Amino acid sequence: KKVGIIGCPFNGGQHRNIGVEKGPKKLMEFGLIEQLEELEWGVEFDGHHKLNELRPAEDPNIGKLKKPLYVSRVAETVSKAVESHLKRKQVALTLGGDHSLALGTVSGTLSVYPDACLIWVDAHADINTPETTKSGNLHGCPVSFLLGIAGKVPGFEWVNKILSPDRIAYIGLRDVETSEKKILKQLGIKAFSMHEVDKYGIGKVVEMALDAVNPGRTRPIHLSFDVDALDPTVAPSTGTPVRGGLTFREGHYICEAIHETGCLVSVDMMEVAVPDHEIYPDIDDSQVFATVTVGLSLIRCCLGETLL
Ligand SMILES: N[C@@H](CCCCC(O)O)C(=O)O
Ligand SMILES: [Mn+2]
Ligand SMILES: [Mn+2]
Ligand SMILES: [Mn+2]
Repeated sequence: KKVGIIGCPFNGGQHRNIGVEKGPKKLMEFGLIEQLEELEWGVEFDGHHKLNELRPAEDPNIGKLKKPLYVSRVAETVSKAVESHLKRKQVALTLGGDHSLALGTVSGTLSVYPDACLIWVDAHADINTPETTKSGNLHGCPVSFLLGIAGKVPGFEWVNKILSPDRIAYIGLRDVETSEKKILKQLGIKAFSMHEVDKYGIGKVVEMALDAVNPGRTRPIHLSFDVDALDPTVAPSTGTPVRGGLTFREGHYICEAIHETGCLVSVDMMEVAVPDHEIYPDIDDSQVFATVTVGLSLIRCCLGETLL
């Protein structure tokens, strides 16, 4: 069994100078390859893609969307990288970088596994359209592009692997904009917020999410994990933290349970930030350490690490 690691040092989908582009290197520095080899994976490290070389000289906003050309070029490149690993029967593991990258990773997965389903673990729905976004940050929009409801946006013509609404389920939502709530309702998308996690427990929530998108457990699974799904006390070093999140164990249970299905083909570990202390004095080394190590631990659980 082989896993292809795709390093994506990218921050163009958001506007904070919080060092989310330094996430991939940090995850690698903390021993990811050795840890996966320990779990008997063959590891092909794709390297840290030189995504900043894709930055166009001019990149005017399109409506409110910021850096649209940069984000679309990077996502298309990432889509091809994911595709190349999946085509060679590897599990694709993408390290972010901001969550706009998931437009690329999920497109790549769908091009190789058109019947794949998507589990989106996040405090946010990331389903704003170019019309509904307030921030203009494309890390808040990837799902609308994947669903084909973003409309025609110059530069995004390459996005043509459409995800159907009954193939995505959310876990961990607690900071969803009114416009996004409308879209979720209109499309009947299965969304398990922290309210459902409290009410049913994470075990039942994961089972219901999988029942919704993968009833026979026959479809390949793409897991897109935004570390801000975890409570900020668990993963403090991230760009858009929101209180009242998943515990350390709830986050791990999701990954363990998804591994157990045997269907996992593609994993994203996104929004791990490594800020500059001068710019963000309130995020210290221990908080970066906590966030990087929880990201690594979640990845290991996706790839078969068990407690017993
Ligand atoms: N919904 C907000 C926050 C998005 C957070 C993105 C993260 O989940 O990848 C926005 O659209 O700016
Ligand atoms: Mn490659
Ligand atoms: Mn996200
Ligand atoms: Mn988020």
